[in-house]
Amino acid sequence: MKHLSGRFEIICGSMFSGKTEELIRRVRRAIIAKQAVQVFKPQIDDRYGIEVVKSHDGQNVEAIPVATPEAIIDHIEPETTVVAIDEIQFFSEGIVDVVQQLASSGLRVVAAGLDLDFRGEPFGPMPELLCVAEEVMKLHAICVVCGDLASRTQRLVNNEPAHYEDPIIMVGAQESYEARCRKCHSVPRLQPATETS
Ligand SMILES: Nc1ncnc2c1ncn2[C@@H]1O[C@H](COP(=O)(O)OP(=O)(O)O)[C@@H](O)[C@H]1O
Ligand SMILES: Cc1cn([C@H]2C[C@H](O)[C@@H](COP(=O)(O)O)O2)c(=O)[nH]c1=O
Ligand SMILES: [Zn+2]
Repeated sequence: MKHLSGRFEIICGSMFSGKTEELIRRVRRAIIAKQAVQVFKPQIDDRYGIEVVKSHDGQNVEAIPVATPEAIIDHIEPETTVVAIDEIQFFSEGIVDVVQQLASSGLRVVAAGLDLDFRGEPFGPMPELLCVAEEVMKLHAICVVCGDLASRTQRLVNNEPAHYEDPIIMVGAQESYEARCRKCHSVPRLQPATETS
């Protein structure tokens, strides 16, 4: 049975903050509630295998990898009531319309994604997704430098902070990323920032 009124819930935060664990927890509870659940992820995230969503501490659920937001719509089965999407920050802006369409058709949509990229700037479609969601949960990891709450993700290249000019998308885990607080997060620039008037 479809929910009478659909909804969109989003879980955000830095890497290692527990977004995927929380997504998996909601998926498992929905299955206990006898909901028909489909889990999606962007194809680009191949860290732990193609057809699985896996947390940093090893929990996992099966997932359908998709190359575009629109492919999610193509895969929705008639009995589905809950749609879960991990790593939603990797999708193009079209994901906003897709999520809106699914929720407006009566489905419960639950997504997890990085709010900020390694530069500390909003990641892809996240600002708009956070605005249209009925429910937002912001999680924090532990800063590996000082032990405070971590709101940022530090990218490291050869153990040094990555430069601002580096590409935004780089799939990885502990070997390239650390959770850090605002004070311990650093993003050196190769070129000085230009003044804008
Ligand atoms: N710096 C850290 N702070 C908090 N948890 C960490 C940290 N480093 C590793 N972890 C582990 O990561 C788990 C969260 O993993 P996960 O749900 O995959 O996070 P996310 O999806 O937000 O990257 C935690 O339960 C913990 O076991
Ligand atoms: C900060 C940042 C991260 N990524 C990549 C690295 C990982 O593959 C995912 C995040 O995974 P998690 O489930 O949140 O641990 O995103 C990136 O491509 N660019 C970045 O700036
Ligand atoms: Zn810190």
